[in-house]
Amino acid sequence: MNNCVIALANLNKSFVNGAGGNHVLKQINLAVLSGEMVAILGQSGSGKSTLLSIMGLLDSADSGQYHLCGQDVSTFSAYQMSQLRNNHIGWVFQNFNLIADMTVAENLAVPLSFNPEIKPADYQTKISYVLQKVGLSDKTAFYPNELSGGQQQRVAIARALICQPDIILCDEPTGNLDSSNSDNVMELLCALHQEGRTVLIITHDPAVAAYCQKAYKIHDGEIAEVSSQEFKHAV
Ligand SMILES: Nc1ncnc2c1ncn2[C@@H]1O[C@H](COP(=O)(O)OP(=O)(O)OP(=O)(O)O)[C@@H](O)[C@H]1O
Repeated sequence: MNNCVIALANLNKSFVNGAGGNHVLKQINLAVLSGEMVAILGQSGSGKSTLLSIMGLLDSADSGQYHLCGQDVSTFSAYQMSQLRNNHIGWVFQNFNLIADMTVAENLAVPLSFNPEIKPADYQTKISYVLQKVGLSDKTAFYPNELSGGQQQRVAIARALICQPDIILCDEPTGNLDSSNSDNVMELLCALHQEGRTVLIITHDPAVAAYCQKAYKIHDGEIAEVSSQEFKHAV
């Protein structure tokens, strides 16, 4: 399938911990098409973050196949993985993960500095562009602790966008926000989806899933699609 950006086939992941083995992901099959906005639901500990980490090339599966943008990642070196990650994926985390002693502009420059093709002379234009997109053009010189939680998450979304990835992976993006800031962040993610980006959101919150076109649920290590009636009515 040409427009399939994330394709997982028979993927397995286990962890060994104090209690023995834990088979967290069992024979996962999933296809995410270019431009889709997809939620992955599941209770705490069901394996959502583990799955997202594998999709975002921060972790690897024990067995099975993963094709990202048509490329079989199992054959890739660590360097090739980081290239693929930098070129295609932007991350948004629950805790924002901004660097506390850097201003907003300095935080946004960090991913740019990992890309040798982007000249430092172009940083300012790119920073201004993404800050305008998230409605925070006046916060360039602020430090994270001078911003509200919702504003910090919008900076984190700006950081995810700055290298122009086609896929945005979000790990509980509204988990630390009140309902008004959650709506604001979800509307921003919807706008990015409308522009054609693929957006994947893991959440335990049906209200977040209701913004998505499609939802899957992880239960007992297995993944299944949830009908739109089910996840939109749960709100
Ligand atoms: N590095 C690790 N070592 C051992 N066990 C782990 C590790 N990472 C995750 N696990 C286990 O895998 C299971 C799934 O964890 P994961 O963080 O993926 O769940 P989750 O659905 O994202 O949970 P939450 O909603 O609470 O964030 C849990 O039982 C967890 O203890």
